[in-house]
Amino acid sequence: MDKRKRSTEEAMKETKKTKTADTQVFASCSFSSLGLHTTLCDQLRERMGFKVPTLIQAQAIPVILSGKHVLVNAATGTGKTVAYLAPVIHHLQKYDPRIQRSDGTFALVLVPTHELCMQVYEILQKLLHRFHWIVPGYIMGGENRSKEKARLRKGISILVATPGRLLDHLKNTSSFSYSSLRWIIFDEADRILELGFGKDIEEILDLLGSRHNKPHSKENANSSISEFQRQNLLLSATLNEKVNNLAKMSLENPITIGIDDKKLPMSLPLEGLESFGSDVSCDELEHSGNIVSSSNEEYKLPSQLVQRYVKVPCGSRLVVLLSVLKSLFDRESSNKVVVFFSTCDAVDFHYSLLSEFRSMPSSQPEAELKQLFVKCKIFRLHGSMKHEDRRTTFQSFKKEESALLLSTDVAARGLDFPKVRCIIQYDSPGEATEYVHRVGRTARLEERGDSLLFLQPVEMDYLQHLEKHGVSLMEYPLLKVLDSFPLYGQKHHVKKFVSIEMHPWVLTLQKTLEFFILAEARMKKLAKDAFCSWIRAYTAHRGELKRIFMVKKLHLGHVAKSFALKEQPSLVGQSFQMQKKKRKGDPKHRGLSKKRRDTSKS
Ligand SMILES: Nc1ncnc2c1ncn2[C@@H]1O[C@H](COP(=O)(O)OP(=O)(O)OP(=O)(O)O)[C@@H](O)[C@H]1O
Repeated sequence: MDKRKRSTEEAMKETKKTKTADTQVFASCSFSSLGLHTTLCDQLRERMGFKVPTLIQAQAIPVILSGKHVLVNAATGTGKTVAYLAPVIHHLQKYDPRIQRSDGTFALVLVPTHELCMQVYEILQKLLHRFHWIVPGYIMGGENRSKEKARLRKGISILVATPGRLLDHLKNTSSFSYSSLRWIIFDEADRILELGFGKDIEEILDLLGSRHNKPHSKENANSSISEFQRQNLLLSATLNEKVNNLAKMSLENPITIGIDDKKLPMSLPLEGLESFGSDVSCDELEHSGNIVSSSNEEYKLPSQLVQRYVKVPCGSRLVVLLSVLKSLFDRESSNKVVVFFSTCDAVDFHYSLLSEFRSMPSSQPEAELKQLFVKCKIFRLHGSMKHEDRRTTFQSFKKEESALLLSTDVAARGLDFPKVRCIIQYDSPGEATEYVHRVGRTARLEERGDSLLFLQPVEMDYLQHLEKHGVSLMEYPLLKVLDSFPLYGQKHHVKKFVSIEMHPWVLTLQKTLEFFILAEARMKKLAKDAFCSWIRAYTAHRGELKRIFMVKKLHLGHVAKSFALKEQPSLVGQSFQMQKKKRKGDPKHRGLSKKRRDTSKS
């Protein structure tokens, strides 16, 4: 047995010994005991403030150091990023003679979104502080190509990239040198595929000579890198059938970390399987084996996360959202909350509403209602924003102590905003995977966190859909919260049987909001656009979810109310129908609904 293999096994045993409870996040070993170079361990401690590895890091680092292809499936916020970056840096700093920029790219990290690209790059910068000869860099859609070309020409040792832009440079930037490439890492692998990058990934793997189920092209057969030296890694908190295919295509005899034994299909040869406890395991799979056996995978969620749902009639959704926000920010003056919406237009509308509603001068008693809401900074993030604005939002929200972020799913994956206390899914996420990633923006690494899912009475079956994936939610005490707000300085006494729609607080606030929208032409336009795109997004649910989220079951007048629109439903409905007709005739508008909903593609 060689030295590295022995140290891998010793580290694995140590991890196994220290795992006591499902709630445990940190291992009781040190980074150096995992085989990482001392200077790198110093960087982890000094620059990142990491004293000990997380469990997933303790399991993954030795295996990744050993050179095996690895698939990591671990809960959100458990430290997967360092789990793959540290071993790569460890190996690169050891090269003798030292690597140089002219050697080109050694490691490639593929991520689905701009924000994640920036985040991984920033972590790299910190970790490489004392390894100045290892150069980190990023390329991503929307950035200046010529500047990227210039950076690639100079040489980037560890490159973080979104798939589309990477493919572009692989094809068109002749000075991009990747003949030394040793690692290809897919962070949030399933999301990359869900965003429709599957074909790009196949092409990338072909061009890089890293696709296993296809003969290599002549070009790659001449590559100076042998198969043995190439190491591919796939990471995500959720897996699906598409990841199976990518794993088959890109990983050779992979070790899987964090996948439960019970999830492995019975037909799989489990030789060499080593289990690390009830929720984490490390297995060697046959190349042909499936990693996920069914669509009912149980997802791992942070055990300290308190998950709730709130049942709200459609017409009262907006008022309830504002009330929940008020309650959250009243409870803790310093709070960080993310609210997820299904479309860019919905984000824009709610952002403007929340920002302007409180700042408009007005007479009593509306003024009193207006200033009741979030007093902290409000941010918005979606894929139709300018890249510079996206970047500023991302950085600013990270730094704030108390703030509210309104976002599409562009913020659902991988983003690590410190101290987010609550995730509100105002528009339902669709697939359970998206639910898991959205709530994963809170309760990271043992921190506490709450999540709240908005459901209409007709959508309650969604809870069963989540339960199939091992996710169960408690009910939010909405009436109690609504009762707690004094109206015009008076505590109102509500009869127990009163419905949400007839609640005095809800009625008053809804009326105030409708007046506000009516008086502001710009707001009215935003509300109408948001209404139309919301309906389109609602109709875009697929498969089993189409049965739960049925547009036919919706009362369009109530949907309009949820955008504080006073108009008769037929009026708003007509404009929606007209737009629909227009789009049918106009090829440019086809597929708009997908684009508006799918905002995170880079
Ligand atoms: N060993 C450690 N000690 C302390 N903090 C850590 C450690 N490792 C990671 N962290 C911190 O934990 C947080 C989550 O890490 P990271 O973003 O890598 O999680 P993740 O598993 O990739 O999550 P997601 O699945 O949501 O992408 C980050 O703030 C990171 O700085």
